[in-house]
Amino acid sequence: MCEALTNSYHLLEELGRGRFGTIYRCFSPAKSAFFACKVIDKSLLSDDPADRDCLENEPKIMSLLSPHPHIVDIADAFDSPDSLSIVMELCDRRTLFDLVAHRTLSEAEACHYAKQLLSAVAHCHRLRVVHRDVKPDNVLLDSRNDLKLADFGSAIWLGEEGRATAEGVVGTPYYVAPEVLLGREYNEKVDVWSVGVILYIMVSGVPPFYGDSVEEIFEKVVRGNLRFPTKHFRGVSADVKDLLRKMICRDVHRRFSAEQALRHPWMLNEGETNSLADLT
Ligand SMILES: Nc1ncnc2c1ncn2[C@@H]1O[C@H](COP(=O)(O)OP(=O)(O)OP(=O)(O)O)[C@@H](O)[C@H]1O
Repeated sequence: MCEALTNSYHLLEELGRGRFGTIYRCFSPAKSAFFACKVIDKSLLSDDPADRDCLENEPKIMSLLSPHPHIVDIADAFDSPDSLSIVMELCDRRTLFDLVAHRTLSEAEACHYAKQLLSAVAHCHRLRVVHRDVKPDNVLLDSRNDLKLADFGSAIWLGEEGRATAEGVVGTPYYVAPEVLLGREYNEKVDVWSVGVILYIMVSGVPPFYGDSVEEIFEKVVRGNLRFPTKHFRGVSADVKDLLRKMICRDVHRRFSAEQALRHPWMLNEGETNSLADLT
């Protein structure tokens, strides 16, 4: 463990674990406050330079984005030859996954969360950051049940010099956009696709592209044939389906930006739709 970190923070119990990192609750005597600290063990990283770039980028990208009400704030970072430690705002251990795993949400509730998530994603995109792994497990909840987008370990900064696209397959099967799987260059709209998939799950309880194996899921994503099965969408409004079609849209040019999604009538009406619920 890095000495500079333990000089400033008392590390307490483990909160969670990811592929490369362990997250601890910690206390700063100087600030008299609790934080979360992600300690990334560099020996677990592959030799792939892309992995190492992402590791170095994570604290830089978090600093660039802070503060935002729906993005986990970074407080400190410590780099040593063996580990990288990121001290950040302490959230609940619960994630959006815990919220959607056992029940569907009402449209008003789904809209409340989708709006927070889209405002975080729109902020990233304004600063030319693409998160690339937006999924319920990477969205934390705080004690007031507000969402905080976390885990910028796969994020990329497109830079100032007008770079418009990124490449490289990153993401998680249910949530990843087709252009990523097809190995094409892609842009920030991959995050809008992922938020669309999350919204679909919130209102229906099931993912839009489902399969028994990763290959089957990928095939369905690439085909991008979006359906709203009656079994899961009975009583779900036509307005939210309209928004979903514009977010989970294979054609990147026609796919909404995060800002456009925030201005959709269903969002502006807080999920209380004016049109009749679709009873088919
Ligand atoms: N700021 C935080 N406050 C409270 N708990 C947190 C915080 N950050 C992470 N956690 C807990 O730790 C878990 C793992 O965190 P995170 O996904 O950031 O780790 P990771 O190493 O980046 O994982 P991945 O393998 O997805 O890259 C989360 O699901 C959550 O339960």
